[in-house]
Amino acid sequence: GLYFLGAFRQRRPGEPPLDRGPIPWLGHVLEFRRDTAMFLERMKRKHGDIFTIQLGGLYFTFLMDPLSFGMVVKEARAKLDFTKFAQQLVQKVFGYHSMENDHKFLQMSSNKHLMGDGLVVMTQAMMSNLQNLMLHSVGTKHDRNKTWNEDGLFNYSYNIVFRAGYLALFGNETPKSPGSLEKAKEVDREESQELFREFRKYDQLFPNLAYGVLPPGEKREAERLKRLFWNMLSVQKMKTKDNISGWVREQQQLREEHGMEDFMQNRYMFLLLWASQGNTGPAAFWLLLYLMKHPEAMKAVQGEVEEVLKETDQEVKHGGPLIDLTRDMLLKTPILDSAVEETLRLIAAPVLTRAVLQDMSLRMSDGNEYRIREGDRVALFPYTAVHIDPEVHPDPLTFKYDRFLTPEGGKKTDFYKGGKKLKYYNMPWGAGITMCPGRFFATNELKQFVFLMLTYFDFELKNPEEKIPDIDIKRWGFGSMQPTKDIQFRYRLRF
Ligand code: HEM
Repeated sequence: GLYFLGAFRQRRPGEPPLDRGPIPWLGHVLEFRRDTAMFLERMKRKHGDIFTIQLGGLYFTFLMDPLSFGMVVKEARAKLDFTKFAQQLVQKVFGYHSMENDHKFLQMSSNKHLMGDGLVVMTQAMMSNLQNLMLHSVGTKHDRNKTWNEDGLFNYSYNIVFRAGYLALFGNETPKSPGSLEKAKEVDREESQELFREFRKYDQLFPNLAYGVLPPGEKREAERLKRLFWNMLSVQKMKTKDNISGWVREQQQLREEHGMEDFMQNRYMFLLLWASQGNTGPAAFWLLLYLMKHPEAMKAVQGEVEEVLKETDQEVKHGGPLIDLTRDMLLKTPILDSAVEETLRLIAAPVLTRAVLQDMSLRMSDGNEYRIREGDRVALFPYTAVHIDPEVHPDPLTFKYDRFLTPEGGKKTDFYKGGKKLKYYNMPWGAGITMCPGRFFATNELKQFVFLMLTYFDFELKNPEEKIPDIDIKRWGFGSMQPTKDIQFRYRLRF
């Protein structure tokens, strides 16, 4: 029994340092879960840039040298595969059973609809939904309301970006008659609000659900929520909507054509909702908060926003038209781009995992080669390995809005370690074949949100002295981090 629990595994010649951890089979899983970043930092100090640890019966080899990341990211799928791991996770968390070509369909429709020309359409959809949600709560141009509104900044940012993103991707309520557009917009607001409320409950259960350690009561709640989302996002409901994005529609159609049953398609819809809405809202919160806490950054971004509006002859005034913020305009904001990238460096912390399909060797940038066993996992945690490495990003825990700007004002891509230029210097989107296919859309969403906040509202922290909240360490490894607590702010229309 102990043999199969991995208790007798020994390091073989040519293999990375092995650290089985204090508990048979579980290995290091408790410390890993408690604070992944701190644990991996400790392992790195103890073993160096590569080591193998036991986590819940599996052996993971972590690679901490960003100069060697290419070996993992570009390795052939015959040796390092992501599908097995991803399929198990989506089955556990979303109840979805993958089909053949799943990933190919996802990539195909993402390339078509979330990038290039497709993004022009998505930008417009996002724009009109953002304006519907952001301007409604404070009164419309006909109903002037310049009193301050108060909210938690995390709640507000997540709420608006989640709901607008959901409506842009999954479609709007179809107006019952040509004159009932306002009524349809109201339904959109109510329905998306309800979805967000339930989503946040699932969101909070998610880390423990993914690790398979939910207590029975919470497990039942997760089951209830899953069924609720399958129902709320069902393909039958979807087919009654207007403006469904090509991304969602095409993926649904492909599955239908390949004979997937409706109930399984519904589950896939929930997976798409999760992947598309779980990260951008929290990132929007951090971006806005960092700007509010760094007046020089806020001023630089505000200047850029005003310049872009002026170039397109748009002015926001009381009773005037809403602004039309296009994809083209969003391509002219290098300072905001840098602020977004800097925010993601500080708060996006995925673990990238691959299954080892056959015995293989990994050659590191220093020339050393290590043997890796079939059945193990290889993993990267770029946050510790590169995002907060002071050699790559000096003063790494400080937000510097211009960190990713060249002196000429362009995008900076030169970052070094050990005198060598790094290809992987910031990895909020992961890398290689599983790299986030929504990254261009997500970046756009963040920029649109900040752009509209700066254009339409005055806003400030309720207590300007309040410190930036800590990161909730329970969520390391899943993408965008969330704060341990919210921070109150107030906002009002500027015009
Ligand atoms: C700030 C926002 C976002 C962050 C930080 C983020 C980050 C990530 C990361 C780290 C991965 C996994 C990469 C890997 O395992 O190598 C991922 C996967 C994914 N993301 Fe995003 N994402 C964001 C927004 C979005 C949006 C807006 C969409 C869709 C509209 C999206 C769709 C997806 C999908 C479908 C996958 C799975 C990809 C696959 O299996 O190949 N993401 N994202």
